Amino acid sequence: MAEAADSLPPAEVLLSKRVQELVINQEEPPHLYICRKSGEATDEEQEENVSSDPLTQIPVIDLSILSASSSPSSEHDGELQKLRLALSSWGCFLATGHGIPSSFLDEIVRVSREFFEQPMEEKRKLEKGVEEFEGYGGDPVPAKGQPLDWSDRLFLDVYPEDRRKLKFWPENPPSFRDVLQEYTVKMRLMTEAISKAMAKSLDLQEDCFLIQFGEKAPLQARFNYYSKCPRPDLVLGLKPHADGSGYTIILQDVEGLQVLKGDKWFTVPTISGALLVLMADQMEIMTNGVFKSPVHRVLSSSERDRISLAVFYTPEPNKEIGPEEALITEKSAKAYKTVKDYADVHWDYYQQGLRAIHVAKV
Ligand SMILES: O=C(O)CCC(=O)C(=O)O
Ligand SMILES: [Fe+2]
Repeated sequence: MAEAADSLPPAEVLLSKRVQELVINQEEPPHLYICRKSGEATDEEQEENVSSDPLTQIPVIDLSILSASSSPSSEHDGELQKLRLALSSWGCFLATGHGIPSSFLDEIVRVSREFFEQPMEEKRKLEKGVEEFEGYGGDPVPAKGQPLDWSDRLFLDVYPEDRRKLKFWPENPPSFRDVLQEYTVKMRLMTEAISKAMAKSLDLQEDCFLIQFGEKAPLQARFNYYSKCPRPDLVLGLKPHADGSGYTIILQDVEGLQVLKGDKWFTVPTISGALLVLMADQMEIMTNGVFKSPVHRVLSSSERDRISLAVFYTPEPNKEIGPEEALITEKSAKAYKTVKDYADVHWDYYQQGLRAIHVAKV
């Protein structure tokens, strides 16, 4: 105990300075942020793990084809098949045709940027406690030996409305709250369409995932700001992890996010108007492992800063979820148990730099 206390400053000290402040003060990344060996990044690039071959690109799915009853059935079935393949091999896809105008996506990036560009005193008004999730700051301090992420965050519960803590909702820029409210409504519609399309792609009852998630399945919005970093070779914006939600919808302004497939990292491209839909552990459980929850990470960059908004869609608290019965067959035995509040268990492992999915395996 004494040893841990000696080697790691208390959480209050660790989290007292935001990454943005380190950058403004032109400080080198303190050792607690360092998680890569010098040369590792260059080695990966030399191995061409970051592929630019068009055949190895993250699939793009047009959701409008899946939701329109007027699409010719061959086109509709083809897109469903593409969706199933995308989620069983990559665990993610870039969604177009989701009905959210690009101009609105640009608007939410703009207000997010304006929020993070405010002076530190303004943001500190929304500061979270060191062991809390909601509000402005960094994640609660990870387990000893785990690196800190080169990013600052604003984390907000956005749905259902009775979970909102408005004291953490920015009043500046003045349109922030309205824009977030509108985005939440759009995310609700999008999760409904995606959950139905995923069920159809597996020949399941259209509503089966929506029923597992529950009517009041929470949506949480995490605004991430990745400051420019003087040592991108040593420091990651966000360490490798898989999400503990059901699935996550990500908006980014510039590249930086990478998804692991096999043993290679693939950069998620920025396609105007597209949103990344990323499976998380609870969809892997509900599909009995047919859909994969991919490990992903964010690189830091010395050239530019980056904004992303991740919306986590998670089954209702206290609700049991498990593999869809129809996916348990003679050929594919039940591989996952029924779980409840999985995101909490996931968090304990995440803090130690570990995956949690094994706890749900049969
Ligand atoms: O910044 C990103 O693109 C990804 C963020 C992410 O993976 C997360 O917040 O869990
Ligand atoms: Fe993530």
